[in-house]
Amino acid sequence: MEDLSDIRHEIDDIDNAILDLFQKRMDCAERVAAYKRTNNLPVLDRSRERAHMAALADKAPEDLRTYTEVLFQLLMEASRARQGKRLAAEHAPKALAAIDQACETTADLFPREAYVACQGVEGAYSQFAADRIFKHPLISYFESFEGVFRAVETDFSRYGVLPIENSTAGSVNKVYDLMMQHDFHIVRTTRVKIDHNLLAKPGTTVEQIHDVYSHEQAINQCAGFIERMGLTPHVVENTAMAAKSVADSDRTDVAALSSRACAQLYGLDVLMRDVQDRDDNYTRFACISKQLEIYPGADRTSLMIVVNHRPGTLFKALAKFYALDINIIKLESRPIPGRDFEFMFYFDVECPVTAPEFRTLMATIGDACEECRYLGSYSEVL
Ligand SMILES: C=C(O[C@@H]1C=C(C(=O)O)C=C[C@H]1O)C(=O)O
Repeated sequence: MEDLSDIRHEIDDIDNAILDLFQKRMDCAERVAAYKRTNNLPVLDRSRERAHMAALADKAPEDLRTYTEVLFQLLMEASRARQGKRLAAEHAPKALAAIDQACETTADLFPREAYVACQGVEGAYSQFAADRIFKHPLISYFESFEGVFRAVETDFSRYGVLPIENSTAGSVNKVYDLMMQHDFHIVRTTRVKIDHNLLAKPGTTVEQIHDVYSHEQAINQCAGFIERMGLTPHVVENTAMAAKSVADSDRTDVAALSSRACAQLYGLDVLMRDVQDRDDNYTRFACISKQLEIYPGADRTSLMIVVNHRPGTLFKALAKFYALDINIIKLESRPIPGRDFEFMFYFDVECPVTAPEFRTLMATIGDACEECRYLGSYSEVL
């Protein structure tokens, strides 16, 4: 039997040789970058990469072919990232120019007062979020999320506030799907702690309740409670509308899952408090605008990416973030309507908009995907 430490010594020697060669390869990449700068060429040369990769895969033993491709994919990614750093400024794409301009023209302070579109009615959680983002939001309510997107697109409201994800129930799919169909930018996000309560008309007892109304997400966040109590859930547009409809109803066997603020607002009693299945229940909201506005301190960026339907394409996009040491905070995928199981990937990444790696990312992300849409850079307020 071979000795383990002997084999590991051998691995150490091989890795040292690889490291030496890796440095040499990266030096070559620098020289290629200098050539490209002089000759005004882009970093990515797809046909060279394809031909080179095919030649390498051909030389590799059959059982190592996939590993070989993964290894060289990463090496090329690193070499492009290093070149991108040098060439980012020269080959600044449209998105970077727009980002620079937005950074220059956006006010230093986020507005305290503004016209804001929210979905729902008075008392909706979107209202709490709007109150947190702006000191004095002048809120218009819309029945649907689509109404909020349209209000912003048509300049009816300068901003819109939309729920995007919940820590218990996950992403708000409808909002992500609408993002594909509308033009907008993200200028801020916030997190609101959500406590759901069982609200009913004054004088009603818990025992009388059979049917419970709320938003789909709230129903999901209280699924255990609903089952334990033997209640029948009914989905309505949002939690505040649920409270309003219970208040307007003649029935005495209905209740709403909603906020305590809504109990006050609609004259309902709180029959049970904090009935959500988890106590650490938060919802993240995004504040959207029509114009790109980037306020000082923006350290998060949202991107929508479409990659080809081939093995390794998402990996290539992910490798780009990895090579630049950029942390991905969220990755969501949604099917693209009308395209056979093709997906749109939403990325939230953590990187100050002023960091050089952000510029490199924006200058080169287009090389790793079929389509890339920049949604904005912003900070999250707590
Ligand atoms: C190094 C180059 O730049 C890029 C990186 C490559 C690599 O690391 O092998 C190949 C092609 C280019 O996309 C080059 O053009 O040769």
